[in-house]
Amino acid sequence: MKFIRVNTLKIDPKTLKNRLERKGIVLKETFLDYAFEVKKSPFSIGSTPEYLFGYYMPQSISSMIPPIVLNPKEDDFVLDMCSAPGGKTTHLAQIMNNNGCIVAVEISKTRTKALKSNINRMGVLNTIIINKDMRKYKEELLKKKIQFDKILLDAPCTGNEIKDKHRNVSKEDIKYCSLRQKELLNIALDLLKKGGELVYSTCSIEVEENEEVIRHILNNRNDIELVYLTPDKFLGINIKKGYLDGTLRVFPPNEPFFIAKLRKI
Ligand SMILES: C[S@@+](CC[C@H](N)C(=O)[O-])C[C@H]1O[C@@H](n2cnc3c(N)ncnc32)[C@H](O)[C@@H]1O
Repeated sequence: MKFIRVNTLKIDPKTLKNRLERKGIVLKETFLDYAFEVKKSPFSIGSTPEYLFGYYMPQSISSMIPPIVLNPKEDDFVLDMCSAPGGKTTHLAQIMNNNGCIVAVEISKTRTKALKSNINRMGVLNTIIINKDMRKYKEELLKKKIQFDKILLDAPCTGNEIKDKHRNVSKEDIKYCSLRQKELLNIALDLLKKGGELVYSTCSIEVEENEEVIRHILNNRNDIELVYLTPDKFLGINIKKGYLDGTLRVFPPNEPFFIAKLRKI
């Protein structure tokens, strides 16, 4: 299944739909008025002038859910902790109507280039790109007493290894990722303002990288509560309650995803 997210910072969904349909691309509506399923395309969806103009982003419908659930406001100060190549950063900027401020952090230099290119292509103006390891950058932020209203932690996971490196994952990989995810989530929560909200997401199917990470945080910190999510508004998506009440899981044929929301109290 292929989807596109229309970049409403540059074009309205109806105009883009008409333009693409005139080229023989068949699009189907989704629960989101600015996202379409690509039912048929005579050529690669990433090779049109409209793509180069930054009118849309090809991405799974599942990957659009974390920014929607985070729901940043136009005056929010937002941290996107693991941001490249920027599918969710550019979506957050779109929801914020290019207002407020997003700090987009990415550890990999090569992936930061892709992030920069997507941000430029899509006309995002409210984002500061930081090519650093969040585990070190945290110290700088805390020293300056900088905290955020909203944080997205779209964590590195074994799902990325399957997709990017086409390899099977071992028990050790899952354990390694789970430890890293707990570390990153604790960092994120330290950087969240009181009353601030955080969305944790992965494209892994493993409980150790999803529900267990959230359970670990809830058992070990007394300044965090779970914000209950329900699957009902994501019509047409194979989305269900996660194995921890209040969390969400997307299942095939959609791209598998786990989404949880936390609040600092
Ligand atoms: C799941 S991908 C993020 C996808 C991105 N959110 C998007 O929607 O396009 C996870 C990213 O986290 C980055 N990463 C891993 N560890 C990190 C760290 N300690 N600090 C910052 N970025 C990190 C990886 O290089 C990778 O690009």
